[in-house]
Amino acid sequence: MASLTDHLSDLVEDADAALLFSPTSSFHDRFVDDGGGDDPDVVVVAPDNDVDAEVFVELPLPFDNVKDRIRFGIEGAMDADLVAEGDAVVCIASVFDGGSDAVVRVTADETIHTGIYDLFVNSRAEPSVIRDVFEVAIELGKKGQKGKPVGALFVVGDAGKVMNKSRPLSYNPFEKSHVHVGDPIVNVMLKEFSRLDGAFVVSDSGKIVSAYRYLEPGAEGVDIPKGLGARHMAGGAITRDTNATAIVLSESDGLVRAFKAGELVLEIDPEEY
Ligand SMILES: Nc1ncnc2c1ncn2[C@@H]1O[C@H](COP(=O)(O)OP(=O)(O)OP(=O)(O)O)[C@@H](O)[C@H]1O
Ligand SMILES: [Mn+2]
Repeated sequence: MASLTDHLSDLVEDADAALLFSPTSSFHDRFVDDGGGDDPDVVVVAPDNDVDAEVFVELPLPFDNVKDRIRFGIEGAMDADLVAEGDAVVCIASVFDGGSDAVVRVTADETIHTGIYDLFVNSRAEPSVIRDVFEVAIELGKKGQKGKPVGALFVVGDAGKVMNKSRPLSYNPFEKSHVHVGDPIVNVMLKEFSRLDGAFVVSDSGKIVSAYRYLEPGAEGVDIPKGLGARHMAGGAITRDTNATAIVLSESDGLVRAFKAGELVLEIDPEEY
């Protein structure tokens, strides 16, 4: 009878690339030391390049959802021409806390592609700003506002143009302040103000430009999924008229969605983060 190793060797056979997600140094070194001619290319995907990997894709969020983590890594590797369309990619990741404990074989093709990498890396706003706004939206989605579900709309990047395509619903509490997303006090303020109508406008560098903005983009040709209402339509449409990214928390279904260039590019469930 064949051993488990024989059965499972299919999983790694003829792989074009191996993606190591946040490997320990010793785990990574084993791969590099063995690197013979026929071995797959090794790409490290992690928050920081602690292991001094030659080929590295930066992970801006931990992505507890392993599918999102893998998608991000593969899309990043494709963007850097480390992985090509149709390649067999073996991903080695940690699913539970601790070391690398899972092997996932994926073909790098259309079905894997969600735009998650593009969203973080190629948005006009800095990736850390996108990440910080996502974190506020995810936390709001998890906890709600005093236990009740709450919705929110953040328009991130290209703030000057966004301001030109919107108008105030009320006085702007951020008028003369110079505060940035990611600052803990600001996150408390954002959560507090999310009870109120309209959108938050955030600059490329993360400065909160305004709250209570009513967005007035042209909505022709914006194709958002059926069932989503005015908040999502406005969020989607503003990203077609400007180079902003919209991050929207839905009060009705609790999901966080991102829009770029008028299209839905990412949908995540805060409960999975
Ligand atoms: N053009 C707009 N600009 C800014 N905010 C808007 C705009 N349209 C709607 N909103 C905000 O979205 C809120 C919810 O509107 P609506 O229920 O139609 O949106 P939705 O897409 O169904 O979102 P949800 O899933 O959170 O209900 C409104 O109370 C308002 O605060
Ligand atoms: Mn609604």
